[in-house]
Amino acid sequence: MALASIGYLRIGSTDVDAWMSFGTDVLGLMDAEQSDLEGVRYLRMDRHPFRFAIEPCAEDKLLSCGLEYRNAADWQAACDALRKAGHTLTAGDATEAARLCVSDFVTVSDPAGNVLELYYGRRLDYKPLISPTGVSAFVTGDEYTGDMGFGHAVIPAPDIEASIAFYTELIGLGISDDLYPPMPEGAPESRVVFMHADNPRQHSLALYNQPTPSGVVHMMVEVSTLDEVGRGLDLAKAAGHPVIASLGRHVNDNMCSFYVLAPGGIAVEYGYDGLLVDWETYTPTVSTEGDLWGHEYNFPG
Ligand SMILES: Cc1ccc(O)c(O)c1CC[C@@H]1C(=O)CC[C@]2(C)C(=O)CC[C@@H]12
Ligand SMILES: [Fe+2]
Repeated sequence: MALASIGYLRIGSTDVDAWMSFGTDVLGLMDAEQSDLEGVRYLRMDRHPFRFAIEPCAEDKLLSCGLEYRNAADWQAACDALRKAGHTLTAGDATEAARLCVSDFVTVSDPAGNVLELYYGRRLDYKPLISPTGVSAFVTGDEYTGDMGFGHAVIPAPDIEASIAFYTELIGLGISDDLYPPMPEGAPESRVVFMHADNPRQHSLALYNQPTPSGVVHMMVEVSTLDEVGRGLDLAKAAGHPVIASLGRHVNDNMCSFYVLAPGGIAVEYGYDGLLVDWETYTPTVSTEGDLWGHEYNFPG
């Protein structure tokens, strides 16, 4: 059973209004203009009812990743494999499924404690996507590629071998690239394992071997043109959001991007030109460099 895509992220925020302003006025995402009693707000990129749910929370952290299966049979096969391997699955209740706009879902934790929501049957929304910053389209797939999910996320995996086994053997991802980045003298050896779902996006989920309290190293949003990336960079700077990596281009997925901190401190990569891969003929790579050029890191503090 292959995983189709990463459908959505649920993000806990200590200041939902600030996150929403960043999401709309810097990233150019569309406010779905739906809120429920708990004050959760939703951001759209395409026909999915939301790609990011911004939820009031005492901490700024990733709450869960929504993993999409193509149909009930694929979803059931993944659930069965997880149960057989001894993982505890919690059935999603109908009210929550309705809120997430899915037919059914289960919740499971990965070996690092990251929370996953496995679902199928998303209820789509056909209201036109109007980006407040004039992004022509977010790259989430089309009639040729199929749905490629919201973008990508890098999540912590201190026991990276256990996490690799979990995602490749039970969830249904494949390895795209295994990166051992050059590190400054004395820094702990880092490793990033990039994984793909059953769609052409070079990576949808990546594992980072260091603990990360916010539950997410960064999340990536892809736009259609270089000008949209450049305009996003101007907007981020003008609004005073810390730009933590300059413009650059990655080796493995060819993404040309910069990184900015969202309110609360979650890093967002904003890029274009991501590689589309034919997995039939692809050989997973092992990299020792992350960037072709640029991406000068400038971590605050
Ligand atoms: C190297 C790379 C390739 C493709 C990507 O989409 C991408 O985000 C990256 C960078 C991943 C990674 C990071 O997010 C946090 C800081 C990291 C661990 C480094 O110090 C090198 C690689 C970086
Ligand atoms: Fe990235």
